[in-house]
Amino acid sequence: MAAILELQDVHAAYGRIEVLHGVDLTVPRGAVVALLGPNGAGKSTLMKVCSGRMRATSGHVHLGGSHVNGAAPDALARAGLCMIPEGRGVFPNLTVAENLRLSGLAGQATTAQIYETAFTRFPRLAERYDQLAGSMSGGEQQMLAMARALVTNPAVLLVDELSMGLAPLIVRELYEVLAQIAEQGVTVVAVEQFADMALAVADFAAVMTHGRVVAFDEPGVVRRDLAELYLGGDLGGDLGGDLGRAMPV
Ligand SMILES: Nc1ncnc2c1ncn2[C@@H]1O[C@H](COP(=O)(O)OP(=O)(O)OP(=O)(O)O)[C@@H](O)[C@H]1O
Repeated sequence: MAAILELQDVHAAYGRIEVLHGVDLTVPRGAVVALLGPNGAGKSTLMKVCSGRMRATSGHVHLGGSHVNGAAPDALARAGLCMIPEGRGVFPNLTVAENLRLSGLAGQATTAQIYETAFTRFPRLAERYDQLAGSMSGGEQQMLAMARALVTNPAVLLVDELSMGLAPLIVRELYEVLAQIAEQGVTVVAVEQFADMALAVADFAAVMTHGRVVAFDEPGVVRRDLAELYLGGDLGGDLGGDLGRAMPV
């Protein structure tokens, strides 16, 4: 499978403190990749670098074979990469309809096309067309964030902590939608604390610790490796409660 997103020796820092220490990651076109790892491993930072919200201090980011280091988020969105940030990225004081109209590439689609894309996938949003986004439930807001991403017709969708603050049942529902989106050919990279939710829909799992990707394999293999490492105590402290609990130890 050809790579659609490729990172080579990517370093990134907040001020003088480097938090990505040479990330290598190859995301095959059409795959769903779960990006796992303990708190502070650098997963969100990596998502920010991939989506142009943060600049790598060195290394290479390629999207569809083009070098995209330093490209702005809107340029990357036009090139087919869209990110749903941690904490959803909806405008709470705007209605559902307004949020959709303001989505990344809205200028390229008619309002009718935008609504059709969003409401076909998420009928619940159609019922709440005029409701302020901030007054919806957490799950509905996450649906709106996903819908906003979808109307940009992305080739690559980056999702940071889909499960943030949501009940497991709703998270499962959202991952099912993500799996359907992936079935239509969208490449997905999902950062997730609840490893088992993401692994259930993933083709591959990447594990980050201490600012590097330390494992990349099929979910079953990564699950076993993580469990062994966890039992062995090597990564135990690092894995954190959620990932540790999610692993079959
Ligand atoms: N805005 C920031 N300024 C300074 N340091 C930051 C900032 N954001 C993150 N960091 C630090 O960078 C490191 C990596 O953080 P990051 O959020 O990328 O990790 P993560 O793997 O996504 O963690 P989590 O699972 O807890 O969200 C951490 O040590 C964190 O404290």
